[in-house]
Amino acid sequence: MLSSTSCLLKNTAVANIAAPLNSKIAATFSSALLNNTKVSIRQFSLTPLHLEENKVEPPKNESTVEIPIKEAETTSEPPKEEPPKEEPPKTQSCSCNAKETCNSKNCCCKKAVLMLALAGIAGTAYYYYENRDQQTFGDDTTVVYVLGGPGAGKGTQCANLVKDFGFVHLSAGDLLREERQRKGSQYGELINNYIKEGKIVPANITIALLENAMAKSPSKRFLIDGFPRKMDQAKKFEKTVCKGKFVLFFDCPESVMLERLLKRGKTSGRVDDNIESIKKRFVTFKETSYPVVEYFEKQNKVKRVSCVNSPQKVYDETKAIFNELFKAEENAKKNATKN
Ligand SMILES: Nc1ncnc2c1ncn2[C@@H]1O[C@H](COP(=O)(O)OP(=O)(O)O)[C@@H](O)[C@H]1O
Ligand SMILES: O=c1ccn([C@@H]2O[C@H](COP(=O)(O)OP(=O)(O)O)[C@@H](O)[C@H]2O)c(=O)[nH]1
Repeated sequence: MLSSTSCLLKNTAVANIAAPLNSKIAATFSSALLNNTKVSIRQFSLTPLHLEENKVEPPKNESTVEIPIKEAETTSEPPKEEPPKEEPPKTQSCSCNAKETCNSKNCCCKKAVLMLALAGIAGTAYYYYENRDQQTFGDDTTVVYVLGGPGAGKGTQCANLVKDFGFVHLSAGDLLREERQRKGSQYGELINNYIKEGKIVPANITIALLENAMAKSPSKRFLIDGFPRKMDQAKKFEKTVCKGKFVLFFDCPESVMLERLLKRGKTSGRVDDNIESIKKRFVTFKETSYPVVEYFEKQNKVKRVSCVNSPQKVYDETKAIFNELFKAEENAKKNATKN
């Protein structure tokens, strides 16, 4: 049997330890965050191998990194009956103050010191994660952010791009809705409230969902639709997950978006495709999300496409941008291999 000391970390810390390692570890830890599970580290060492070997357990009430203290060897055989040993007198070999209740084998002082050490290690890992400058996905991964107001037509155009350019489409809104529906999700209610109110779900949750989906995908090309919609998301994702290549921004007047959303609302079943939520979403878009577009515009990373025309016309323009960019990329690769 193992007796365990649980080193409780905040949910965010659990996911956050993942990224400096590799995408598989990122998947393990972001799943742990979302599943609210314990990640057991049987032999405590923060190496990818050890982390990978440990299976994620079913949801529990708290997100913990459980660091067991090994007291005896674990075997698959049932414990053998041993003749009862005579306990040494409690006061004989323990140097701590609680001589009446403590013996040397299970000394409360030793346990306290060990717990402190483990908490220190976990805290240090969290600190280094928070302050790291390394992304989980490197230059071989292409991320295109697809932004635009609610109902501008982001999802519609992404579907076309997937067919023609072999991108994997990750809609942040869809991932959040899936997570909201997932049985046992600790974030279901929170996500639902944010979506209904047209507010932006806390960055850690959305980033964990995206990072998890990227890590699980064999693709190296991602259209990230409807994200980042807030500056904290943009900065954190760029710093810790992957740098975006550019932003495809679908420009659409509010009146057109309103008409499209009300029409979509007749069949979408979405809790936010109603006039009250739509008004709130427009405010969030103007005040919170558009500054993200301006931020990337300052870095010359925004490609703007007007979205008022028919879906086909909008796609013609979008396709031309992708053809240009990815043709240039192909040529650059060819030149690099020649030299
Ligand atoms: N160019 C367009 N013209 C008219 N309707 C459109 C156009 N693009 C998308 N739509 C419709 O508008 C609604 C919103 O489009 P969608 O792609 O879901 O937007 P978003 O992903 O930006 O919220 C959908 O019902 C879609 O069919
Ligand atoms: O990074 C994101 C993306 C979406 N959302 C939430 O999901 C809702 C729906 O977003 P989606 O992109 O699916 O739809 P859109 O508003 O673009 O039609 C938003 O209003 C937000 O409440 C969020 O919180 N963070």
